[in-house]
Amino acid sequence: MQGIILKALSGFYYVDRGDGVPVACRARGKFRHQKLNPLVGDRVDYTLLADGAGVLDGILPRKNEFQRPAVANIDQLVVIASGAVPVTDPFLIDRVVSLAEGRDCQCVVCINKYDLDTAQALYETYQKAGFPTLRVSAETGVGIAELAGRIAGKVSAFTGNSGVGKSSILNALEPGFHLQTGQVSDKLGRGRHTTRHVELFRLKNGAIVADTPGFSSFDTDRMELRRPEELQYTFREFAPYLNRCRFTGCAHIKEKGCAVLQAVADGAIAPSRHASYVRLYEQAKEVPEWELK
Ligand SMILES: Nc1nc2c(ncn2[C@@H]2O[C@H](COP(=O)(O)OP(=O)(O)OP(=O)(O)O)[C@@H](O)[C@H]2O)c(=O)[nH]1
Ligand SMILES: [Zn+2]
Repeated sequence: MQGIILKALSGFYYVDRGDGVPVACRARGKFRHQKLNPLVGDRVDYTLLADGAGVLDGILPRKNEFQRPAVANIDQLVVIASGAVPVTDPFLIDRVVSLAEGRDCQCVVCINKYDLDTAQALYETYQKAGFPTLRVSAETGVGIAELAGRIAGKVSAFTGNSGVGKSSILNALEPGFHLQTGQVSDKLGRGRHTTRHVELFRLKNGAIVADTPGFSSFDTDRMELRRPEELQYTFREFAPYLNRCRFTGCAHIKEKGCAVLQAVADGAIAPSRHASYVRLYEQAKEVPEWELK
């Protein structure tokens, strides 16, 4: 039989059968021997035993996989951001979006807490860069129907810095969902880490969504990095300029005659997006070749 792993916890994999009652499966020994690590989102073959327990037999080929959050086969990454406390650093958005680009995974930028702050600058940056960009409020319900339309029939992972309202949005999408949410704690404006593991949920409109633990800049520092020379292709709005630089192999950092830098000067590329590119480039340069994806 086949199903999707919804949750992995304490050595059990909870496999969805489409009926709302997941089967708790253990992995066969060969998984350990072959160093196969089943991920939430994996499509798996499993056998149902007489006592109702299940055993994972194999993992079907993955369309994509991510380390943080640890999920596979994601159609869409929904990056939740906020212009209100805790305010999202655009670098965090660019960091996860850059990982997803070119991996058969759409990115949607969803700015929450619209009731508190319209986040106009953030909205324009991602709109202009070419991402589907939404503004919502889990509190008032504004924009939630539009988001529901965006995720219908797809597997989406909700990600974003801690306290932006990922769990609140899921609760707003599906009243009665009752995911635990946390008060944004202390003056630092960090959210409390209420979501501790990755789990996929099947919503009534057929959407499958993953709530994932909120991350901090500490976590993003430990995320995988793309190769420096590949990074330019993971910033989608750079594309029209990449072949127009004076020098072949231009890194678009501070080279003379760089078409990307010219586009930043002309206002066609947002300075914050280019700054994120430079920061990632410098980071990737520091990492040994074998650690890069
Ligand atoms: N005013 C307002 N408050 C919101 C909104 N969305 C969430 N909040 C509040 O923000 C706080 C954090 O919300 P959560 O849903 O727990 O945030 P999270 O992103 O899931 O947090 P982690 O699990 O730590 O990653 C809670 O106090 C929510 O009530 C919103 O649209 N407007
Ligand atoms: Zn250049």
